[in-house]
Amino acid sequence: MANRDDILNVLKGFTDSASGSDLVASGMVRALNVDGGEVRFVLEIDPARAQAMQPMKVEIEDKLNALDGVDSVSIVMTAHAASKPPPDLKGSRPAEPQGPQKIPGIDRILAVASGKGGVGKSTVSANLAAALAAEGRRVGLLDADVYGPSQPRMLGVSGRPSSPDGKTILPMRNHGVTMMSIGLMTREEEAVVWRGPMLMGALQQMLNQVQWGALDVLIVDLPPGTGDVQMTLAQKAELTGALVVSTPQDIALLDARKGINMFEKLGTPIVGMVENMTTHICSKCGNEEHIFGHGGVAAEAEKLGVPLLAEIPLALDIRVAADGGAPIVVSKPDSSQAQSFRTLARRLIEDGNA
Ligand SMILES: Nc1ncnc2c1ncn2[C@@H]1O[C@H](COP(=O)(O)OP(=O)(O)OP(=O)(O)O)[C@@H](O)[C@H]1O
Repeated sequence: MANRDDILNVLKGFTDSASGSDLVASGMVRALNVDGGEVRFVLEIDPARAQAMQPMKVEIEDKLNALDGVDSVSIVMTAHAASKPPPDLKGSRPAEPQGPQKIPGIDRILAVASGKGGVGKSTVSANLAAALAAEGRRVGLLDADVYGPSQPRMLGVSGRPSSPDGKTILPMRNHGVTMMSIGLMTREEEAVVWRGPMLMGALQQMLNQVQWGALDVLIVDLPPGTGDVQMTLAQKAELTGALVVSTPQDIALLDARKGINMFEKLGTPIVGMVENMTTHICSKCGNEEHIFGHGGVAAEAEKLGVPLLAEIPLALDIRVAADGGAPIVVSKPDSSQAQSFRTLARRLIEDGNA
């Protein structure tokens, strides 16, 4: 009885005049099916050669029919799959959607930005997400800080996210927050050099391929400054607005101004500013000191016509909680520091931004 290999051996005996190789090596034989005595397959050919191939087709049929146990042979000649239709230069087809898109299931997207690094943007994002969850909001947190993803550590999440269907990614969840971080896609000690297109691909994947489910708000923890990630996010996703985190220091303020200008150019509304490390509260004696000065962010916010939504103190507890994987809003919910994040969350909800 002839088997699949016998059929392929016969086909290998025929040469494709266009490529010079045999029919099997040239990839023209597709969907070969040997079912009892019935042999079926597709020959992919350039439609212009259909006529010229006819004698070869007859010869193949004869040879296969002559094999032991073959009762019938059916060869279907189809157009070559690689021959794409000519490009449509008239543009009559509807254009690919351009500009920022809404992400299905996600009601609002709030970007948390800062002009410079280390001002506490990730700390604010993590605590704000947990505070919104405590207010009963369905919250997602996308850690897009490609240069230093810190949300897995701050929210106490580890392991690699799974992808049961190979197409979508299941996010992680802790403290009532659905979370995905670029840091979970790479190894912790691995320094990743993200180049423009790769970075945009990763960001789009995190926005569109992660199964976020239904969310009231998705918080996006951005890298510091004004770069590719900020641009891509504002261009691809319809943002509710941006929250700008700054310390009271002049230099941080100057950088925050740059960030605000960029969002304005991109058409993203600034929902407000947050002053972080506004005063230092001594963990021993409770004494309050304005280490980085005071009032700078409030004055700047007024000048820019955006609200100052919160003043978060510099407190050891906030740092320890963040490093321990449970933001202070979760680990010490009654502390005054936790309350300042809860107030920020309530304000954003009241304003319709979260
Ligand atoms: N209010 C605060 N009180 C005490 N420590 C804080 C406070 N805010 C942030 N920190 C600490 O400061 C450090 C930097 O904060 P964080 O990582 O949130 O900044 P960032 O702006 O996200 O930095 P980068 O953008 O460079 O990742 C962290 O160790 C964090 O725990």
